[in-house]
Amino acid sequence: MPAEPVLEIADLVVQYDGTTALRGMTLSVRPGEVLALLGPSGSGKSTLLHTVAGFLLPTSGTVRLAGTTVAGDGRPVPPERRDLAVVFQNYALWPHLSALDTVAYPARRRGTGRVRARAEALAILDRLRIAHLADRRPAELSGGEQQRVGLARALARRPSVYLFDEPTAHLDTHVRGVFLEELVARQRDSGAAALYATHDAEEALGLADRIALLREGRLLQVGTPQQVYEEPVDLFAARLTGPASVIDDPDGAGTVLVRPGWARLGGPLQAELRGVWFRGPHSDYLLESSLGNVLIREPGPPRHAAGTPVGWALDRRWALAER
Ligand SMILES: Nc1ncnc2c1ncn2[C@@H]1O[C@H](COP(=O)(O)OP(=O)(O)OP(=O)(O)O)[C@@H](O)[C@H]1O
Repeated sequence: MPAEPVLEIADLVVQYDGTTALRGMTLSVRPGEVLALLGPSGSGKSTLLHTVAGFLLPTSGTVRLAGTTVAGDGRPVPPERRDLAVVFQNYALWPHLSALDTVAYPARRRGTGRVRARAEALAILDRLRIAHLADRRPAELSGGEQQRVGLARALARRPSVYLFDEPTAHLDTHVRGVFLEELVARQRDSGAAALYATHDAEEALGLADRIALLREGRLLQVGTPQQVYEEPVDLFAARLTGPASVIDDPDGAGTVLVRPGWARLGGPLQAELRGVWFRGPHSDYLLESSLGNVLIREPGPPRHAAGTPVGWALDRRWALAER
């Protein structure tokens, strides 16, 4: 039987002066689960995380952590007493502490001795490739380095729930990969859950156990990465989760969605190649056909030049719901 949710958000409405940012959101996250919040700018991701963290109070609805109501019913539990680790865009570090002492602090608070806490902190800094910066204070670190110290501190906390708000926004590709691996490894070890806000579809698809798609303060769809990618509830959901072409079905089944890997070059359908882009591991081809424009992705460097006629075939399609 699946474990009880560690975080439960029910009918959450949050308003700022004159703006309703969340319009009744219900979600739950189980121990060990990573739930990505994927939505465009202004859809309410940060508001949701700030409300769970306790920096904002709900207008109505409740937030429960490990079975205890922390907001929305009775006196709210203050942020510092919620069993959470928060990694937000403005990762406030203590100006007077070195990177090592910052990351050792959570273990010290748990009662770990100084030498052991520092050794554990150094190991985390090392995994995030910043052990050489251990003695520096925030003022002596670049923005990306400060962000990594903030991540390291969160990883050192061992809470029940992590809240991440675009934590990799300022990280280069390599460090981003290291961080994501580290996060997943920690999750598995500790059974912590994570709410992970991003507007990077690829990151969400690769990282999350489930993805919640947000639009204008509402949940549009919740499902596994494969469900939201392959069976989006509408065109907006389809575009949030990756490249999507909308064409007339060749068999007359109406308007269908085609992902770049669902069609291939070479086949009975006729088109003209409008654009070709080399993307490293694969190339993208934009075809103009009588059914509509379709984007095809194939491994390797470009095989054709733009402006030439090509044949193509459709392997798979998804009928879009009428709304
Ligand atoms: N302090 C505030 N006062 C008034 N309105 C706000 C405030 N903060 C956010 N909003 C509004 O609430 C809505 C949700 O904003 P929120 O920051 O939660 O979105 P988001 O999905 O995190 O966006 P982004 O990806 O740009 O960070 C938006 O309409 C925004 O304009």
